[in-house]
Amino acid sequence: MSQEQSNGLAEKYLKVIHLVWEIHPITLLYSFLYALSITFIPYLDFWFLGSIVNDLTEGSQSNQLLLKVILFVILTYLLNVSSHYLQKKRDDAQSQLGMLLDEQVTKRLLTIDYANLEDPKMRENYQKAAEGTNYNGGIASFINQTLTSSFQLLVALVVSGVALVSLSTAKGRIMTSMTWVNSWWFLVLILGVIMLPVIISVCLFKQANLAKFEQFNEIVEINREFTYFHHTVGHYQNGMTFRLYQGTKMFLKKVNQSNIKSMALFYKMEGKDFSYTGTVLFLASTVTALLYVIVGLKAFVGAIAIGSVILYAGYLQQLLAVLLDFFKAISVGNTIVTYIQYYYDFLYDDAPLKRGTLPVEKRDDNEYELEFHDVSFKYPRTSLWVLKDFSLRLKVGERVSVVGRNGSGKTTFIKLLCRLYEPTKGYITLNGIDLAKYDRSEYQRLLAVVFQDFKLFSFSVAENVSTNLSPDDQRVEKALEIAGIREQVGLMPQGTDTVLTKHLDERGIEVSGGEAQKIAIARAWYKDAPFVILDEPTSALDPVAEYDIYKRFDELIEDKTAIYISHRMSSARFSQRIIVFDEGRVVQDGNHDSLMGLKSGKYYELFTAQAKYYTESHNSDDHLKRLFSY
Ligand SMILES: Nc1ncnc2c1ncn2[C@@H]1O[C@H](COP(=O)(O)OP(=O)(O)OP(=O)(O)O)[C@@H](O)[C@H]1O
Repeated sequence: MSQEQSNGLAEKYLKVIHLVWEIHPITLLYSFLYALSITFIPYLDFWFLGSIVNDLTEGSQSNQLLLKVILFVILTYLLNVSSHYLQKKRDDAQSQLGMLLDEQVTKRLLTIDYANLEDPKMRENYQKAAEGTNYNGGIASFINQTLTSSFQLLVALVVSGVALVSLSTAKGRIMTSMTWVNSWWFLVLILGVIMLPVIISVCLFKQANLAKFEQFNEIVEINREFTYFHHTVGHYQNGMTFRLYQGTKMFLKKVNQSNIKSMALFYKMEGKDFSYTGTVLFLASTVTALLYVIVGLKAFVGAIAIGSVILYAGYLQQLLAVLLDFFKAISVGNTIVTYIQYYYDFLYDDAPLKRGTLPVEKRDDNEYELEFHDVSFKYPRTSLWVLKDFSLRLKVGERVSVVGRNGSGKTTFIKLLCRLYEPTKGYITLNGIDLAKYDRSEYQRLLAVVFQDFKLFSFSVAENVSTNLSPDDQRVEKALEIAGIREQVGLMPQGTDTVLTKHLDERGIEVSGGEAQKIAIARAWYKDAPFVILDEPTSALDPVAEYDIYKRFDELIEDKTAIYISHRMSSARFSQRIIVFDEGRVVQDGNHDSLMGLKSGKYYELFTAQAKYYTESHNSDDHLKRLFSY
């Protein structure tokens, strides 16, 4: 392993320890105490055996022997009970740590800068952490194996180290051929004998580790497939597509292929682990026998009693066992920390966006004015300018429709307005002050937005509308009324308490695409924000229904500033102001009559192209034809 790699690994370990310390530090204490208790149990056994043999060979009194036996029984009992208790405490702490980590990750996902959330690199890191740690047992494995064996090693080093020094310094009768037994060479020999299998096992596990690192991406890919298959088949809405398109056979085949791949990888990894472990175990038993012989030499020259051979050799055997366990755990730990550190980066690497600190002035008159100043924008890690150098002012109480072809930058314009992204060039102001200076979450309270891909949750209708656990019932009813769905909700089994979808409640109901859009619009009205933005949430509605909702919404939001985005040109015509986007630029700004009066230009082209379709269609009713007349 190169210096750089081991530095990188040390950094990963520190990150993971820091993560545990930040989230649930008591886990570290219980792990240490548990390691302490289990490490002492074999030491106690060796001490007892050794000293009993010594007592017997020295002909000690029987009551002295009895006392020792009683002491041994009591100490063994206490150590076993406390190690059981501490293991339970450590396991509980480790489960709590897992839960708290999940909570932190969820909180982070909900509060992280949106630009980072949409960033593919960030998503990949998060997925790697989630999928990779599942495979390795995650933080639980780190605590159970790596951390516990590290603490065990600490204890063993101290106890066996003291024993080793005391053994090496014990001097016996000098025998001309064996003077080295009384010299420091004895210590060197013992250390050499212990270190030999340790060094070989480190090399073997290092190889195993390298193989695991190489398989890292394969593991993540297999996990991703497994999770995807699991979610896809478990999602009842997918059931329709599989049945109607006879996709079951294809799906089962894909699951089977993935399983075969995963089993092959599993066997490959297990096979390697088995051969490494076999070699290490063989070396360990040979070295243990050797240790008894070498320590026995001290008894042979009369430096220690016969029973002490068991005691000292046992202590050294224990050191060897703990060392081997430690290096094995470290080899597993190296893989685990590689995954877990992604969580650390995900949780603690802060977003580059400025969150701002300036409070937003609360105004009853809603006198808020937003202005774009020479704004250009490209998405992070892309080179395409999605918005190009435009300036515009949204005046208080204005009704603005934004129109333009697909991909012309309308939604991106709204995302900048919502401060989900920052302009790449130029800036936006609220009442003359740069938006970046305002506290972002306070600023976002000024906006109620419904995007094309709005989401409803598996909560009640009232909770979906209010995004609150204690909704204002009257306001919910009014919001549903404005969105044109109060009647349908009234017919649902529990009215506004009816849960949407069956994900969390088997009595939950499915709503149609159009009904879902209306509930999302009700949510925007409920928020009572001075800026309301509907970014084409009405694609599932027919043009007349969309027009009616926009019109009613428009009348009821009173003095608020509203921005409507729609591909239905009929819905734009009632706005005082129409902004036309084309290839990331604002190309026209006016009202319906003035823009149509030009008899040319982007707005005229878009409107007449659609009007032609509706006014010439035999299926269009009179109302629809009127909407598209010009
Ligand atoms: N998160 C993103 N990362 C990179 N590029 C993006 C991202 N979101 C949108 N784009 C690109 O930005 C351009 C403008 O997209 P935008 O969604 O703003 O257009 P739009 O006018 O709202 O389109 P539509 O009418 O289809 O909704 C498109 O080329 C799109 O591919």
